[in-house]
Amino acid sequence: MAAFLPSTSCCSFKFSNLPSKSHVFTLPALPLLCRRSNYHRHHLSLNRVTAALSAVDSPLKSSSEGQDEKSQPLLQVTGLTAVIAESKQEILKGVNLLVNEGEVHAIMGKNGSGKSTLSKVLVGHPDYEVTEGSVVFKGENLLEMEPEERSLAGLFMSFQSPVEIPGVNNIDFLHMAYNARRRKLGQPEIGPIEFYAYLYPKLERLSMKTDFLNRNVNEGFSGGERKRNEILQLAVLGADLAILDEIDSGLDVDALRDVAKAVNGLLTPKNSLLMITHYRRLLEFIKPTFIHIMEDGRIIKTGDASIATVLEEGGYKAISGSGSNFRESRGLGKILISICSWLVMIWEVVSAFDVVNDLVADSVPHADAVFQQLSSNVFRTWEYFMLEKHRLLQVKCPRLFVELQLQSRDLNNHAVLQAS
Ligand SMILES: Nc1ncnc2c1ncn2[C@@H]1O[C@H](COP(=O)(O)OP(=O)(O)OP(=O)(O)O)[C@@H](O)[C@H]1O
Repeated sequence: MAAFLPSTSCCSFKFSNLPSKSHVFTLPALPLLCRRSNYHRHHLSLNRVTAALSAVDSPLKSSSEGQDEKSQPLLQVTGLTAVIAESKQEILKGVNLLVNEGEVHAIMGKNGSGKSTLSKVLVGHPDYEVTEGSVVFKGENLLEMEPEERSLAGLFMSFQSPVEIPGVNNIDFLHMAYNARRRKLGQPEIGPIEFYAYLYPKLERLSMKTDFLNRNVNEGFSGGERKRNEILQLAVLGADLAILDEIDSGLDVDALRDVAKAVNGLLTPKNSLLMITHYRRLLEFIKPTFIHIMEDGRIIKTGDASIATVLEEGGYKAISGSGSNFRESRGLGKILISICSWLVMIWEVVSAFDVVNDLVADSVPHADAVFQQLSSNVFRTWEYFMLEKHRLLQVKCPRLFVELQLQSRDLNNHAVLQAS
């Protein structure tokens, strides 16, 4: 849940009463408490698929299309690759993502496809090293910022499994975090009574009992209560970009509704949301502008909300299936091109001899050039034909090929003779 930092900068503080080794928490965005073991926590129709995947493979382009001209890019991830710091195993293999202001993005994908890793890399989790690519957040290089600076810049992350902070009272934690943010923004700190007045409506909106405030952060909280508490933090601290990793897991349907209502209430035309989820249920409550499908460390598809329906009904096979249909249709296209190549080739070969004779008179030095000229008249821009032509000619009509080669040699000799 809370962003931790091994730094002692002005916005970090230590909880002296923590039972375990000293933890330094980044404030005010909190949302990342590092535990090295945490990442392991958890885990149609063709028309419909095609419609859903009007989707493009280049999210950077797709996300910006059709958007309000005034909405500015908030987060721009380009070719991001990242490895596990310890083992150097590559997890992110070139992620592209553009999130504009006022947009809600959902990332879906099979277990282990790299969704949580992407979000953790974005908040600067020390378990990962960025090896390539860039991340621009609000016009600044996010990768150059410390995790704490990222949160102060307006990035919030809610973890899949929010951690406990034994010995730290929830309301104190929120209060300190909130004041740290105010300090950073050059605003005066507020006292406990004023803070409670600020906090109470948010608690109500999330249907959280006041008891939760006096309990230690997440200690003994049920899964759903932890998730609500994460959203409470988001509501208190605010964010330009909130990353919610599986906020729906462990929530009953009423809790999901409450959480979604609270999240929707926080959305403005200026801030954005990046949600990681496995289920359409959440997306029915929080409507995404775009859904991205992640696979093997990359975003492989981007589309509208209908992708979630396809996924729910057909699973990831439906998405991959559409991919293979696409590939099959490309295969069909290749066959058609081959047939056309054949026809063109026959036509060319038949006419070649006449043209060659004509061109010999003009001293064209190479038979290849003759072919080039012939073909370019018909399919000037279709380079595929150019490449295929000789290969097909050689394979399918070896005698003609040899004959033309000989002519080419004769043409060369002719040119050499002329030059001398
Ligand atoms: N710190 C780490 N050490 C070792 N392996 C890691 C680490 N972080 C991520 N991985 C591996 O990287 C892959 C991607 O993990 P990640 O948690 O990002 O997947 P995910 O898409 O969020 O999965 P899920 O849907 O199950 O939450 C997994 O195979 C995971 O085991």
